[in-house]
Amino acid sequence: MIRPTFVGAIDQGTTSSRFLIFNQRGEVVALHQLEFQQHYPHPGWHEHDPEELISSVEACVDGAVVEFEKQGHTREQIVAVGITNQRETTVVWDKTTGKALHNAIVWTDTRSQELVRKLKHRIGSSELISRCGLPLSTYPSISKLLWLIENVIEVKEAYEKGTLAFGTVDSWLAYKLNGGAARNIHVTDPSNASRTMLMNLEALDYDSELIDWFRIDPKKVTLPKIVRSSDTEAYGSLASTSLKGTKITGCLGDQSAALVGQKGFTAGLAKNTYGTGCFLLYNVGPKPVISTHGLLTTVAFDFGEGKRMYALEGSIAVAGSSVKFLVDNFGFIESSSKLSALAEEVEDNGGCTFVTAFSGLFAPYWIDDARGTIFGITSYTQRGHIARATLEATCFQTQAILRSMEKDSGKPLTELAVDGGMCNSDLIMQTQSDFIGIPVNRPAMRETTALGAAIAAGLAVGVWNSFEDLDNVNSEGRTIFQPQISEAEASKRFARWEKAVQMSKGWLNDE
Ligand SMILES: Nc1ncnc2c1ncn2[C@@H]1O[C@H](COP(=O)(O)OP(=O)(O)O)[C@@H](O)[C@H]1O
Ligand SMILES: O=P(O)(O)OC[C@H](O)CO
Repeated sequence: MIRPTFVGAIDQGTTSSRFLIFNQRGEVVALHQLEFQQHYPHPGWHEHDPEELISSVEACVDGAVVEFEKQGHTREQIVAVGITNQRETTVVWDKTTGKALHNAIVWTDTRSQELVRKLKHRIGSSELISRCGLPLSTYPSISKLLWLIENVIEVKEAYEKGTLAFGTVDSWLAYKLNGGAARNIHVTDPSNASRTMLMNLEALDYDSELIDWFRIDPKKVTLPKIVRSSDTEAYGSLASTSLKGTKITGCLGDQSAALVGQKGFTAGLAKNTYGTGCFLLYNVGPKPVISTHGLLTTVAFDFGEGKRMYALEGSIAVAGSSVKFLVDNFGFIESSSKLSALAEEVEDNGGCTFVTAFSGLFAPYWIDDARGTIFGITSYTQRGHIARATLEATCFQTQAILRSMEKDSGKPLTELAVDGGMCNSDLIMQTQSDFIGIPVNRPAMRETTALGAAIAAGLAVGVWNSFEDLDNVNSEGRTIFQPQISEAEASKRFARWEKAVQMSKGWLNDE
């Protein structure tokens, strides 16, 4: 009897790690998920313990394999593993010892604000985007790496000695899960490398002019080798866990993975993922398109010749994290899933607009000096109004991003595919459809990010041989939310939001 094959996916997100096992139909047969600790040592700082990222992933692999074997399968049926990860988050380690030299600086972290402000004055700063697709801000990995080299003695020493290794979370995971310094697998894929500001978008390799511009000495810091998102050799294999010996054959940044999981393989398709942050990726085809309206250009995926695509991206720094903020900091609700119920206690936002600029505002505004601000509070304001204003903030930013995307691409989107934690709320998805005036299409199987990593890994080893083989994957049971308010009403509400954004500017100007 031929036993079916399965693919594993490590999904290392901002708030939790997961391991999922998919069958060839793209169905989840086993899943294990663990939250890990968030460290906020100062206002605007956000760190993860790199060792905890690894141990949580290892525990998830073991947990899911136990569940898988309880169903009568054997671990040998898992033929490959893919990695997907929170992007930009920066890890530095000593390549001789394999030990991390500092906590990982998370993508949301704004400590490099002053450094970025100075860099913006350096000649050529406005031209960087045409090479790497990203504008200068605290968001890309480079600002975090420069801050670490300038401010952390151990990192500076390793840099001077030439033993410093840099990686985004995918590189760190591949390195450690392969056994660290012993095997020294130090790689990344173009979707992750395109978030550093050091990769040339066309060449899909490090750009010596960018490296020079940032005044990094490439002899003193080892950058991960950039390899395809799907590869049978480069990512090595798991050196520990119950899947010891299983090859890692796929790697994608989480937003690229979600695009792949939604099967956004061709130009013109888009998805929006409502996780900790919210990220809209629009496939623009095999050539990069540089935005002139506040969006980023990123590598969508690189599955080899003819299967390499770019995306325009609208990044929102705060989405699900604003919901978590109401839970953890204010105790408004006991869990995120209760947000909709609280918001439904009232009819509307009661005149409140919440600009959730906890890390400044990302796309399409790029306002570093804004911070979270609630406008319109009166004695009438209830917790339900704040709940509504909170969920609306993500929907308004998506609306702003779509307007920019239309201007950059010249084509209005006709439907938006969605996924991520916040999309579990019908109210949020209905609000989103109302604001953008097009249908919002939600899959029944919402683990699209992990599915994307599994697809990247499975394509490498022949679980699927082409995109066409994936036609029936994740296509059934989708829910469509249709707009229920007029365009005029949507525009009126959006104008209010834009006014609030303008008023939130400059809060940190005097610091
Ligand atoms: N029903 C819900 N309503 C609103 N927000 C939700 C709901 N369920 C989860 N979330 C939010 O989604 C986020 C988690 O989504 P997820 O896609 O797992 O994120 P990540 O990959 O960034 O860790 C959390 O910030 C949580 O607040
Ligand atoms: O953790 P998420 O899903 O919000 O994604 C994080 C992004 O990759 C940051 O760019």
